[in-house]
Amino acid sequence: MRYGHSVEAVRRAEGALMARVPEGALMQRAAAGLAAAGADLLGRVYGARLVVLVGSGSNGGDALFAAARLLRRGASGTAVLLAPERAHGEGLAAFRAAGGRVTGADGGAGVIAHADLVLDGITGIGGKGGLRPEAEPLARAARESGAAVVAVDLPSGVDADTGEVHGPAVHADATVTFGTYKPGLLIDPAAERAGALRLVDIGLDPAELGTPALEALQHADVAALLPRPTGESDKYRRGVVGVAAGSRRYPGAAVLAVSGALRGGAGAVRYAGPGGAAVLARHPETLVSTGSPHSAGRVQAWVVGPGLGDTAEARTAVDDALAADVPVLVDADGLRLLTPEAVRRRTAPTVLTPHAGEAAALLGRAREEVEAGRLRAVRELAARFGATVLLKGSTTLVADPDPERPVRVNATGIAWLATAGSGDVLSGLTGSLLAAGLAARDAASVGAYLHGLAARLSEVPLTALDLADALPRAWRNVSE
Ligand SMILES: NC(=O)C1=CN([C@@H]2O[C@H](COP(=O)(O)OP(=O)(O)OC[C@H]3O[C@@H](n4cnc5c(N)ncnc54)[C@H](OP(=O)(O)O)[C@@H]3O)[C@@H](O)[C@H]2O)[C@@H](O)CC1
Ligand SMILES: Nc1ncnc2c1ncn2[C@@H]1O[C@H](COP(=O)(O)OP(=O)(O)O)[C@@H](O)[C@H]1O
Ligand SMILES: [K+]
Repeated sequence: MRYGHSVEAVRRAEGALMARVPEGALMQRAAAGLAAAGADLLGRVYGARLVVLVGSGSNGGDALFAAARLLRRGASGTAVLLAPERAHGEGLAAFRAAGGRVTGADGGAGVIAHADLVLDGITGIGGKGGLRPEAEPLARAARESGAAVVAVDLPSGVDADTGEVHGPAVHADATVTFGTYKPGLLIDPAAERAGALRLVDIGLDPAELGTPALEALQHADVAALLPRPTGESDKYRRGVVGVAAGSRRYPGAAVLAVSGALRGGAGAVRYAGPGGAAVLARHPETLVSTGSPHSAGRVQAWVVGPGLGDTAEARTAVDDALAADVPVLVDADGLRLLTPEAVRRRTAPTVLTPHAGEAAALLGRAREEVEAGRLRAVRELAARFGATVLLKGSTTLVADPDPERPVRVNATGIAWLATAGSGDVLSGLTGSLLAAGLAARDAASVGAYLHGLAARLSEVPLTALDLADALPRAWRNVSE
């Protein structure tokens, strides 16, 4: 598992650790890790040209000490001081002693244009708001220079706790972060500014860090959660998933949701609705009925919503599924048709899977607001509906109705997933995992993980059906 901790937790753990180690030791650990990452990126340190963007806090200190280490290995470097009177004193002294030159913000863009490596030490976890006006042209010059840009702890200008970006921010190729990941490194739009992530252990005690704000499943976590048939299994014990999706107008959604469901680990898939002929043509193994979920027979979980349209029939399908005392996943049209009270009064788990537009409609806000504040939106939806919410996007978030539990983030997806019907495959897949017995939050986060990984293992440009066909490869990849 990869964990993200809040700034408050990091400060607490750092404070406790600082009391036990000699002064300056943590910054030296951070600087050593940062210098090593810089050297790896450069390939050859000797002769490389460095620029260090230095703000007024310890983030600039880390950058200066790291640069001093690289200068001692034969690099040359210039520090651009954004607040010359407040730059980290010892760091600056070490940098000068190693032969570093110093300039003010005005001289920055000129040196950046010839740099091989830019270290962004403007702000770390102490930063507030976007970059200030004097820093913005430097961030732009770094981005345009062709130099490798390495953010120190965080890309300056992003919100460490939320992943929000309020104004201009550094756009890094890589971020070297200290002690633990910060939520902003894992959630878009900030995550997209961070580039490749590297964590440097500075000795923080996990017990002092406490419960993370965020967690991201890794291969081993997913492998441990995947349902696997045993000698005792039969198709019913493995779980039956019901799919109420598609309509006469959109039969394809029924096929896609069933494709995902068949690849999700349940023992059988029941389809209920008007798309049965299309489903059977593609998936003869499906148990098809034409009525609503109520009359479809027993299932261990329902998926309702993709391509339902907004007819009376569609509304009945949603009401029926929500009335069933089994886990229910609601997606797409189902999200528009649901009655909030019907979700809130359920006792079995509910999973809502909106994209940003659907989340905005459920919250009564603008889509842009949800996209800019994804963590806040997913938490608020989970609390309002008493449901597990999977918010789709370039990084997918899964929040539990219990606010004490860390939000899960998934980053396996790739932009090729933005193709019609890929969400339908995700609903079927996640519903199948629910039917197989996974807890709602596990089903949603494992579903998102496999879905993204399947896209990575597909030929591109991919179609939604390619994605369903690649799910066994994702499954195998995780299990190996
Ligand atoms: N603690 C530790 O043990 C360790 C900490 N470590 C490192 O320290 C970092 C935290 O250091 P920090 O607390 O000094 O804050 P930091 O992120 O450098 O920035 C705050 C300064 O920036 C300013 N400022 C604020 N917003 C701004 C903006 N938008 N644009 C421009 N300036 C802005 C604000 O000053 P202001 O002008 O607002 O008075 C303030 O002075 C952490 O991320 C890690 O890298 C490591 O060495 C490991 C050990
Ligand atoms: N830029 C992106 N990077 C990674 N994944 C993405 C991106 N855009 C969309 N996705 C993923 O693609 C899927 C699209 O689902 P959805 O919006 O419901 O589409 P549809 O309704 O066409 O099926 C979601 O799983 C989402 O997380
Ligand atoms: K930084």
